[in-house]
Amino acid sequence: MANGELIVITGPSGVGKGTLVKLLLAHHPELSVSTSATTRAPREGEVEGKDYYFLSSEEFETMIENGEFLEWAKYTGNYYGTPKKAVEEQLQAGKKVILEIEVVGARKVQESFPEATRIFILPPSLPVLEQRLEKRGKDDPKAIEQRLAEAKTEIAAAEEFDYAIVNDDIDRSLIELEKIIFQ
Ligand SMILES: Nc1nc2c(ncn2[C@@H]2O[C@H](COP(=O)(O)OP(=O)(O)O)[C@@H](O)[C@H]2O)c(=O)[nH]1
Ligand SMILES: Nc1ncnc2c1ncn2[C@@H]1O[C@H](COP(=O)(O)OP(=O)(O)O)[C@@H](O)[C@H]1O
Repeated sequence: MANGELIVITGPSGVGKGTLVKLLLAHHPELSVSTSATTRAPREGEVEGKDYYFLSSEEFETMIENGEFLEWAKYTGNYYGTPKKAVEEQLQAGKKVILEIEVVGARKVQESFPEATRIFILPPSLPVLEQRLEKRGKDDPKAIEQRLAEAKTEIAAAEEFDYAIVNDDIDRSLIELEKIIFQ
C-alpha cells in the first residue's frame, strides 16, 4: 500500500492556486507536484512536461480509454487530467503529492482516494478574482468571461471540501496551507 499522502488544491481559475503551489514547493522541495496533461494550447513561456503535458484531443482520449488518469475533466472546452502512474510512484516513495486541479476533477479524486486531503482556495470576492485574471494577462477576454462563469458554480461547491482558505494576503494563505499540509 502507498504510504505517501495525496493533497488536492482546488478553486477557481485566477484565485492563486498556482502561485501558492509554487511558493509551497520553494519552501518545501521535498513535496511532489503532479504535472497534468491538457489539450489547452500552451501559453507563452510554458514548458512541455513541466507546466503541462500538451496533448491532442485524440491522445488525451486514448489515455482516458486506457485508464491512465487518476481523474480528468473538461474545463472551458479543453481536457485536463492527472496521469495516474507518476502520482502512484511518488506516493509509494512516501511523498506528499500535490494536485492543483479544478473542482470537477477534485470531486472525482474522492472516489479513488477518499483519504486525500482536499483544500479549496477562495477569492476575497468575485470582482477581485476578475481583477486577478485580467492583471495576470494570460487569457483573452472570452476566456476570462468563461472562467468567471465557471467560478460562480465552483465557489458554491467550496463547502464540500475539507478546508477552505480565502486567498487575500498571499503570505497568510501560505501559512494556512502549510499548517494543513504539515499538521
Ligand atoms: N481536473 C483537472 N483540472 C486541472 C488539471 N490541471 C489543471 N487543472 C485546472 O484546470 C483549470 C484551468 O487551468 P489553466 O488553463 O492552466 O488555467 P490557470 O490554472 O487558471 O492558469 C485550473 O483550475 C487548473 O487548476 C488536472 O490535471 N485535472
Ligand atoms: N493573494 C494574492 N493577492 C494578490 N494577487 C494574487 C494573490 N495570489 C495570486 N495573485 C495573482 O493573481 C493571479 C492569478 O494567480 P494564479 O496563481 O495564476 O491563479 P490560478 O493558478 O488559481 O489560476 C496572478 O497574477 C497572481 O500573481
